Amino acid sequence: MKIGIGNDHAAVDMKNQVVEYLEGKGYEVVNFGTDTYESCNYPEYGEKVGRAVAAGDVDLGILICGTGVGISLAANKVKGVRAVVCSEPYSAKLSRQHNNTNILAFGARVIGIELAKMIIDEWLSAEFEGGRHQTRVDMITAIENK
Ligand SMILES: O=C[C@H](O)[C@H](O)[C@H](O)COP(=O)(O)O
Repeated sequence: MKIGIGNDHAAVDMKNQVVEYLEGKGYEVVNFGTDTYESCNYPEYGEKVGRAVAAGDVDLGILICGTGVGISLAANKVKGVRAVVCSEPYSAKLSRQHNNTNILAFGARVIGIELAKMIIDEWLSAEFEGGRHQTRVDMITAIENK
């Protein structure tokens, strides 16, 4: 599985730790984020990963900024993206099972790396359950297409 990762200046260190963690688990990781601490603008990286996910260039995306909020908002503007910002594993898991999220976001200034790993594990191992949830996801897609 190929995972696109994006981040701003607030999340360089956490991005590097997450990349190492994912590669250690055998995932292919494509880095769309900044690698310097120089102040930059998170919408650029949210859009890059969002477009890569929507185009199928990567299977899933992970986005990290200070809070995970801004970068997920930007990604969610790309048609086909369902990005969730999570600070705990339960919502991450359910966001896959019920909402079929294709991008996970969290904040480097909010959670530590061990909690981030737990959130990532739950998110990546959960599967979309379809059924009534498909109906609701289809309704979200219909809003995009209005
Ligand atoms: O949602 C936005 C992110 O948390 C950004 O990482 C944050 O706003 C950057 O803040 P600053 O420019 O003060 O480092």
